[in-house]
Amino acid sequence: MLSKELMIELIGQLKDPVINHPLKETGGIKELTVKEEKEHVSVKLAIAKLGGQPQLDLQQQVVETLKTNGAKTVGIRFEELDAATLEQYRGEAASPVERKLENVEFISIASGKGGVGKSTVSVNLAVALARLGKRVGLVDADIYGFSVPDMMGVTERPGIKGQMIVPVERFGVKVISMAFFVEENAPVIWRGPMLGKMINNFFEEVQWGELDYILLDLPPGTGDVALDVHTILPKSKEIIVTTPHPTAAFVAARAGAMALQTDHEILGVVENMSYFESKETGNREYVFGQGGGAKLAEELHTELLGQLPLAQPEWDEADFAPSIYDENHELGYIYQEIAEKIISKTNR
Ligand SMILES: Nc1ncnc2c1ncn2[C@@H]1O[C@H](COP(=O)(O)OP(=O)(O)OP(=O)(O)O)[C@@H](O)[C@H]1O
Repeated sequence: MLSKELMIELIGQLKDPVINHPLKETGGIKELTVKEEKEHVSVKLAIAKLGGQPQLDLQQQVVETLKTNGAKTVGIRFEELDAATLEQYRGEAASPVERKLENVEFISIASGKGGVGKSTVSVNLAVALARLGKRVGLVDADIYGFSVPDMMGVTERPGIKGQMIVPVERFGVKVISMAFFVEENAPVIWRGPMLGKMINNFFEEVQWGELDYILLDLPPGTGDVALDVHTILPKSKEIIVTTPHPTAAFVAARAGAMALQTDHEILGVVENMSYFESKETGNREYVFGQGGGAKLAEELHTELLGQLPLAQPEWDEADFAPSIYDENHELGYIYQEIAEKIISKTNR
């Protein structure tokens, strides 16, 4: 026998994927009807945001839950949660920065250790999203190891408008970095609270304008700055960069675990330096081993967004940007594919 009460109870425990509260609390179960003779259950759910991967994930959870509890067939309809309820949860979940930049999707790029190409991936994904017509900001949150302006060939400094800092624009991406605020290549010798304050200033005192995405190049590992970013942006999503070596993937899993523990959705894993392909023979050599990205994605219950081979960008002297791959470069294509996946996963 199909128990309607049990079904409501079980579905009620599933969380609205956007506001991260159980449907029982949000009043998300609008209807649940059981047709005993046909062993059919139909539900109408109200969720914070229609469409995209989050809705598909919830749909799958609902079907699984109902089928493991006796339903043979399941019908699901979705509608948008009413504005008042939505506002209540939105206000609660978002931090002051997120409320200020409420239409922006924040994505942090993290890695377990240095040198795996996290900054290279950050700058190229930002540029790829801009090439696809998105309005993109990039925060170089790698405060001690800032490299974004150099990688993108930024030579200007930000402007000042009233009390606000105007980010530098390069390849259609608005960029802010610690590099702009320290003497030429001077070391950053700040500690703890000042670092968090700086990250906060990157949002509070920068005139970003209307944006679809802000990407953040996090420092490697799971230190204070990475934790600060997770706190300042509780709704931000995450991409983890690793090389294919099992050890690198193992270390990267810690960065992933940090995101999950602090309730941040992981959009996926990017495997960098996956192989070297000989231009002469087309043979692939797996210089740094194989399989790390896929294994990490599996461990973090997310997808492998792409695999980037070893290759240098080809820049022309007139527009020097040492780490940006051209649109027609093999890696430029792969970055574009990853950017497309990000757009569809974030429903922008
Ligand atoms: N796919 C690639 N092919 C060739 N070189 C690459 C590739 N990806 C990154 N590199 C190079 O590897 C080096 C390290 O990359 P990058 O600075 O992006 O790493 P990172 O993980 O951000 O390091 P850190 O966190 O220490 O700043 C750079 O010299 C970069 O140009």
